[in-house]
Amino acid sequence: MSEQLDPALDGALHEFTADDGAALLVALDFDGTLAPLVDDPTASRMTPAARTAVDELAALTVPGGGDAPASRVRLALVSGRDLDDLATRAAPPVGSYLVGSHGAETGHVTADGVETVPLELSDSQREDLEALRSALEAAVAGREGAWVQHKPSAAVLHTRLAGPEDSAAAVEAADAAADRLGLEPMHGKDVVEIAVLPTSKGEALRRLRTVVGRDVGTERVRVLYAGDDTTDEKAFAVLTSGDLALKVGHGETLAAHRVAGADDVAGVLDRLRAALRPS
Ligand SMILES: O=P(O)(O)OC[C@H]1O[C@H](O[C@H]2O[C@H](CO)[C@@H](O)[C@H](O)[C@H]2O)[C@H](O)[C@@H](O)[C@@H]1O
Repeated sequence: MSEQLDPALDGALHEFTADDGAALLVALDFDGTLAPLVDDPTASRMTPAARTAVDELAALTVPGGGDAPASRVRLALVSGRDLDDLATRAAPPVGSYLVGSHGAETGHVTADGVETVPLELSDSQREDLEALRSALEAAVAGREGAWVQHKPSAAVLHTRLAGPEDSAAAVEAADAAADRLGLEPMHGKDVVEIAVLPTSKGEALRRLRTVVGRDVGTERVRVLYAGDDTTDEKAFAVLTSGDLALKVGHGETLAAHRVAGADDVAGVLDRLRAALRPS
């Protein structure tokens, strides 16, 4: 973990945590942000430092569990994973808000488990999903290393383990399938995700800001969002003055601040926690 934060990021965290009554929403992407990317998505885990930082930050958000200034803080995990998968892989702390399937699914972690809003598809969306699944399975047939992940409202082509030619051909076929069905492909890190419900992390974050404002009892909500992938740019795009955008890793970004990896995100969360509850 980085001991020293970049001075600009340190300054932004200082402003973000200003004791002015605004609610603070800390919204974190999962894969590539808290959990390093791996070949098998079922093997993804937060790094030990990220796990500890998330759990310690979450302890400040439990109503009645923290001191008064910290009770305005809320934590959210915002992921492309479907909600069940996210809840299983991330083991989110009680009190966390969850956004799954890039915003198509939402949930809230309570002491009794994850409360979710059921996802409903229209008949035509169900038909599109069936057609999409078949098209992507056909796209990976005979292409070593390429495979399809199925979600409640989407299908995802994975190419991390495929060679360049198989990968390019499968991506082309997936894009063509999306085009035929009038759907928008999302190109992430070695994935092409196609959803039958139009969603984005940006729209999800807008809604979450409203939910958190209502929860904390204020219209003023500042958001810290951290993410590593192209789909996280949609979330960065809805941030406004007073918010804090943190890009993880390489690549073009709208975010004003950048760290290298999950352990550095943990360092930022530690600094945030210290500012909210000085020890
Ligand atoms: O929004 P995120 O939490 O970042 O989820 C985005 C996608 O994450 C997963 O795929 C990515 O991580 C895998 C495991 O490290 C990696 O193998 C893959 O190449 C990455 O793209 C997940 O499998 C997808 O469903 C998510 O949409």
